[in-house]
Amino acid sequence: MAPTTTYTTRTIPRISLANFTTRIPEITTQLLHAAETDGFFSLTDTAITTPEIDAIFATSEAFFALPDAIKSTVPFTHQNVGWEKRSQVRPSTGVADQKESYQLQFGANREGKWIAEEALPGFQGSAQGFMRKAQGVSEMLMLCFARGLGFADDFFVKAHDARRPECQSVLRLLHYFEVDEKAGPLPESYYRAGAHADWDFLTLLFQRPGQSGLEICPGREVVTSFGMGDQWTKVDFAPGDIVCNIGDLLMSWSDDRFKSTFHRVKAPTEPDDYYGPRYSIAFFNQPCADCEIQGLGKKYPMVTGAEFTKAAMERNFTALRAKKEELGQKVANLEGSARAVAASA
Ligand SMILES: O=C(O)CCC(=O)C(=O)O
Ligand SMILES: [Fe+2]
Repeated sequence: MAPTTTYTTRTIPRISLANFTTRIPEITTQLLHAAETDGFFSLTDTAITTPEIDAIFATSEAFFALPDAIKSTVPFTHQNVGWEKRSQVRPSTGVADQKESYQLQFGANREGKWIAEEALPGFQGSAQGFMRKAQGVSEMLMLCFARGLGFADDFFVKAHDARRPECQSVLRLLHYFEVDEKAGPLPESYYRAGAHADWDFLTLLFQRPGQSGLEICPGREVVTSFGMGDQWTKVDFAPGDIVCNIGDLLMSWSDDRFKSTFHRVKAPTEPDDYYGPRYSIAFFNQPCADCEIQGLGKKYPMVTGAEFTKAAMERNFTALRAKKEELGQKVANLEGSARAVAASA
């Protein structure tokens, strides 16, 4: 049985991007409010249509349906590209998430990491087309957050420039395994994705209607600590909406004004839960390796994008080591699993 969770209802703001260019001040106010409170919001009326979302999910399902021997021709590497299966261990659980994922990038890191055209015709073209669309929506939000924080309008867009080889943003296709409802209770440690915060700037999360499981736990005060609240909320969204969350990078860049909130994908344990195979897609806006990160209040020292990511990984690794020790598990060889991550600890 999973440990008892205390739930509370929170309203996750729903923000329309319709007529964006004429509504920037209004949208900025709504985004700032969402970022300062629970750090999660959903977007509607975006430039990504429901048929386009359906199409990328069909592409993702086709990829995951390939035999492991084919998927392992594009294995995960520490540049955060490639395919992994049951290898991401979260510090919150100390055991691997029950999922597989395939990470793709725009920049130089992606070389050699596309599944062969013969194995899955059209995959690369369709994934890259979707990545450009996700980048476009992200750039609208970046403009608003830059304005809201007092930076030049293009400040964050330049720091996440998808045309540069230094770009580290990631599209992550996710597949959580089906759970047999009749097989009896799952081990307490079973999570589809253990509780974590993302360490990118902003995550766009594409969800499938009916495939529930995503939950959030607001209450984090400072980006340098893993401290969180203890009341969870199930995330609800309308079909076609994009669920978004602030990552540690934007929390840091805002001198902790905006909140990077803990979230997880719970294992199905109750009759109303979704037991079938669960698919989701995350677009992580990661900083270019050479961009310089510091809030206008200078709460934290200036670091480059590469240094920020390295520090986040090290914090993750230290927390994971502590968790493994607490569980009495071997701590050797942790580094590999700790780093089998995209932008989330
Ligand atoms: O699958 C989901 O809904 C959430 C995924 C997530 O939080 C992550 O990969 O960082
Ligand atoms: Fe996440």
